Amino acid sequence: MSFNFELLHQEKETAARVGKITTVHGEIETPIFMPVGTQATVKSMTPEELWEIGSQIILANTYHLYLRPGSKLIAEAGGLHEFMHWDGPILTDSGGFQVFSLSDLNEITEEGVYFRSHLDGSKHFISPEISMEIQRDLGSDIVMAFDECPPHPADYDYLAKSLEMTIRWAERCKKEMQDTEQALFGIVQGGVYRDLRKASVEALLDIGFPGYAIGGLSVGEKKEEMLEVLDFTVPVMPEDKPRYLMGVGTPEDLLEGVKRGIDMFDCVLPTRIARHGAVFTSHGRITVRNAEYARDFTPLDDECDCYVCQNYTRGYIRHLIKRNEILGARLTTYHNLYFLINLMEEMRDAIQRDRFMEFYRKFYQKYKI
Ligand SMILES: CNc1nc2c(CCNC[C@]34C[C@H]5C[C@H](C[C@H](C5)C3)C4)c3nc(N)[nH]c(=O)c3cc2[nH]1
Ligand SMILES: [Zn+2]
Repeated sequence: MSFNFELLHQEKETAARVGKITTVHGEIETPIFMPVGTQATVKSMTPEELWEIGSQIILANTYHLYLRPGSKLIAEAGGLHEFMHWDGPILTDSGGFQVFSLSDLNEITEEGVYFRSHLDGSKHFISPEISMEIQRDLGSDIVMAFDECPPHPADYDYLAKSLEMTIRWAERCKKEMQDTEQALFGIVQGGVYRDLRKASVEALLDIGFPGYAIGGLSVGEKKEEMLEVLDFTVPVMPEDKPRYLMGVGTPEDLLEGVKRGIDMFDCVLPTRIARHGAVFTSHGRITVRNAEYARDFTPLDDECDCYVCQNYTRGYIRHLIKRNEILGARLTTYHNLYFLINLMEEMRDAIQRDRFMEFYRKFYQKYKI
């Protein structure tokens, strides 16, 4: 197995740590934020620009690519790396979350999930085996097990039954991926219940995976609930394997997650809010499309050294966004991704120097959300 995780430094005061993941397509320093590309592209960014801003790994998606253009077509193109001209590591989600969140679901059975395509209403079926076949076609370096991400809120009994099925599905996934170089991550479920989360971790450890994701969060629960689940779930997860918190998050979520020992994050927010003219800055999030920025000829963020902040002003970017100019979304996306990737770099540096809490306090003093 050419996949490896090396724990490089455990921070003294907190659970924050720095590590290195090795994959077939290159190395990843953790903690890491992974830009998201739903349809085989991180919207409006070229791979060269993604490298430029420091992206080390990107996320793609089984559900969307399975529906269009189809994973067999991508396999014919030589896999996702060839198809989208990205030669760094790629992580693909298993499609379960999207089926539950995008399509008007027909039914979940032990075998798998029947659903209607959100594109044209056609009927489909996806199972652990089919999800693994699609992810093998795509050729991603890290593959997520096919799981059920239960709705929030959900009652205890439903969550208990769901996580047991997700464990049986994880075993079926592992069987399918035995003879591949692709690293299969198990996904911890269990809602907001300490005992269910612990049971889920232990059952996944019995099967054995090179990395573990925490699923079932960032689905509408309160922020405090998410953080409490991390407080009691991360400590029962292995130290020597990467921990991936799925679907998270905002700058403040990244700080809270890293502080609790999370290594990997993904979120559509930075690219999605960028297209609507909202950007992250060192002093908090601003909506640059608002009238107040029309005559503001300063950079998006006066503390940011990215290409956009060196060359363009808020007034110009507001104009582009208001006129729905393509360059507008490109510039806000470029900056938002740079902001989060740079934030992770600064956290890695603070962890190495055992100064994470100093960094954490300074960040919150300035970042008025
Ligand atoms: C937002 N909150 C949240 N997300 C979650 C995801 C998807 C992670 N992002 C991958 C994804 C999802 C969409 C949008 C983009 C591209 C592609 C399709 C893959 C990121 C999740 N994925 C799985 N398999 N299981 C979860 O429990 C889960 C929980 C989440 N909670
Ligand atoms: Zn910038």
